[in-house]
Amino acid sequence: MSTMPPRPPVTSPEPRPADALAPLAGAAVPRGRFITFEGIDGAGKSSQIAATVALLHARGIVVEQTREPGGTVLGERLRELLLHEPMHLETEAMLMFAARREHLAARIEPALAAGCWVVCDRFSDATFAYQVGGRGLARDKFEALEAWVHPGLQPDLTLVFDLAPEIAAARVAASGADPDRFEREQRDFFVRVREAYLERARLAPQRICVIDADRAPDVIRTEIERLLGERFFP
Ligand SMILES: Nc1ncnc2c1ncn2[C@@H]1O[C@H](COP(=O)(O)OP(=O)(O)OP(=O)(O)O)[C@@H](O)[C@H]1O
Ligand SMILES: Cc1cn([C@H]2C[C@H](O)[C@@H](COP(=O)(O)O)O2)c(=O)[nH]c1=O
Repeated sequence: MSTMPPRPPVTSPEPRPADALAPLAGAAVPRGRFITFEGIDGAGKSSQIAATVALLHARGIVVEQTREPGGTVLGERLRELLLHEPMHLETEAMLMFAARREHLAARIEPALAAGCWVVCDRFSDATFAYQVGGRGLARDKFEALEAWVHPGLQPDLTLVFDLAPEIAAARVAASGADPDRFEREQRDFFVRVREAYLERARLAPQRICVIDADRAPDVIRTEIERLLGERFFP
């Protein structure tokens, strides 16, 4: 009979209780891997995150699935403000990093230390793309926040879903969901966000893989499976 305590669902914004990670903690366990998904709104990340988590589960890997902004109770409250309240650009950038600080402390770091893999919908590359690229935040301010909030930490692998803004916008519109403050931005904004993601990928080619998101979901899933295999299960 299993002695594992009950676990909260992978998408829970609550930090896991200490005993939920206990079976993996204690003895020296290898640190988990940190995988992030990025791209303009509507590029198709969410659909592929679910498939990726299923692939990892099938290999017996314990996965913490989470998102930014959000991932903790406080982070989800900040998300509501960030997605719906107008604010100054620098306020927006600092709130993104405030939510991230909490997320790292309460959820990401404990999970990685306990050997869980963390699959996160967006991380600091999104701040670079949206706030620096899209809105014009000064790069040195972004770099200062990044160095303060997660010095020396970057994802092990980042998948950037690359898609033309008009196709992404059509997908968002077809989904029928109420658009948030970011999704209501015009094409030019998403052109800049997309370019910033591609620039970030050029700056960190070992970590960031660009995925052509203008393909059928099954084709994209197969490519992700291949990338994960090459990177983590050679
Ligand atoms: N490869 C694809 N081809 C066509 N449609 C897709 C594809 N992937 C996802 N979609 C559809 O596009 C819409 C947006 O997909 P999804 O929510 O996965 O994007 P996202 O990148 O997570 O967007 P957001 O960042 O806004 O949450 C959904 O309705 C989804 O069903
Ligand atoms: C982390 C992060 C996110 N954003 C923006 C990008 C999206 O429009 C929303 C999050 O919505 P999603 O549907 O869950 O992807 O927030 C941002 O501008 N900067 C960031 O750092």
